[in-house]
Amino acid sequence: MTPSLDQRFADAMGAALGPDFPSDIGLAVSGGGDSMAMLTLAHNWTHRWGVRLWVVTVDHGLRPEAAAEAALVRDTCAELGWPHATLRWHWDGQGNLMDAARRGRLSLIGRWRGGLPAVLFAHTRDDVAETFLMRLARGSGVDGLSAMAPVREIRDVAPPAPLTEDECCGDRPPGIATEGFRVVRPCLDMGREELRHYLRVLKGRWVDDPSNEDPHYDRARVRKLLAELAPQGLGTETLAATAGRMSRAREALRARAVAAWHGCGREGVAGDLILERDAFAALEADTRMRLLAAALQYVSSAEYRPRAAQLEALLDRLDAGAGGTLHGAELRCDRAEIRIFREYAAVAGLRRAVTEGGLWDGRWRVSHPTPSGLEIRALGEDGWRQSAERRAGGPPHAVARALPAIWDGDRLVACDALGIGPGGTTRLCPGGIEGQSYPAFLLSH
Ligand SMILES: Nc1ncnc2c1ncn2[C@@H]1O[C@H](COP(=O)(O)OP(=O)(O)OP(=O)(O)O)[C@@H](O)[C@H]1O
Repeated sequence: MTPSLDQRFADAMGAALGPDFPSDIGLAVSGGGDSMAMLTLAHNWTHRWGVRLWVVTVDHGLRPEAAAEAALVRDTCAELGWPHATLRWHWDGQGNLMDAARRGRLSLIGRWRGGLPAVLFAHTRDDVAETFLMRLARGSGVDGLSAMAPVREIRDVAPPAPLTEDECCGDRPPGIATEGFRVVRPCLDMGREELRHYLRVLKGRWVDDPSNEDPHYDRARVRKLLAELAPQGLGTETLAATAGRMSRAREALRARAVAAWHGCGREGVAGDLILERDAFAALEADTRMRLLAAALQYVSSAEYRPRAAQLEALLDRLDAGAGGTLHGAELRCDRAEIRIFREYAAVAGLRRAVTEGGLWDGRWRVSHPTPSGLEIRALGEDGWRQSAERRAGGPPHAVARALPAIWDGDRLVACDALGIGPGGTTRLCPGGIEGQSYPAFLLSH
């Protein structure tokens, strides 16, 4: 017999958060059927665990009904006895609207969360199947076709800016944001229809968002297509199960790439990476692509992978012994090795006031209290010249130029990698994670 939804929810929470539940958990609830069902499931589950829920709704200001939907969530929370906040998002008109709304939502929730370690989202099996079909249409491979993970770590690259009065109306969780938080998706193995049925039985309320049916949006068209494909055997469960198999294949390929890295690469002294050319050339195609894509993301802190066609062209150049630049990274070959490091042009204009704990270029954290009025920016040609007499080893010129240095106006004060200054002014935090090694990065990218 299939376990009840309540039991499946409890199991998913246990798998995501381990045996020690945090005392307070966030819930992203839009007012739609999936997240209203998640709210009810979470409410019933708290009786067992004594966890306090903090509910949040984002009003994207895109549809007139959105305010009423947020009010429905607020009123339901008031009945259930949970605090609730409505956050307001304003589109700056840049990029794809749906994409911008998703990112904006996550960023607002990240700023609202206070000290909450986890926020639940109600992505379902149907979302997994729809994403799978959309990626298939783009010609994605194993990685793109993989199901979304039940837990995703979100790292703060800078301390989150507090929400303004205009952005937040309602209750805010206590505590101070630390390193980041977890997006948890406890409904991934539940169907949309199943969740609505659960709500109907419990006489719960929800609102159907009309844009889910609006053919202007990719996702709405894919939903319709899925309904047409189901009778041919291409139903939600089948596609979601294949996406799950793809995730397992991706994990295996990542593990293989890490093993290959140990046989052909090493980390440089300044966040750069070095590959032995012959050993790298002998690897199989998927592993080479994976190592290279992750290496470019690792040195440039880029959120996304470079495109496959660009990577293939770069691999051809590397095989011919030529270097190049891609994705904010530079690659140089000598007879034996390929060195991958941050492209100077990408950071040349990056200047920040020095604040302890602040992140520069997404991967260097200022770790030394310094007098005020100093600036952190790339070493550049000027810093390389100024350090000529004082350099105590360190990486070559091409790598050093893009490293963080502390400046007092035009005077170079410190650059750790070159042994200039008091030492320990900046430490490497790839992807915002303290001490993350390249193999660890590779396993998650
Ligand atoms: N405006 C919003 N405010 C708060 N959370 C949201 C909002 N929109 C989406 N979410 C969260 O992200 C999840 C996935 O978003 P998506 O737009 O794919 O939802 P959906 O499948 O339409 O779900 P729902 O029926 O809950 O709206 C939602 O289930 C919810 O947890």
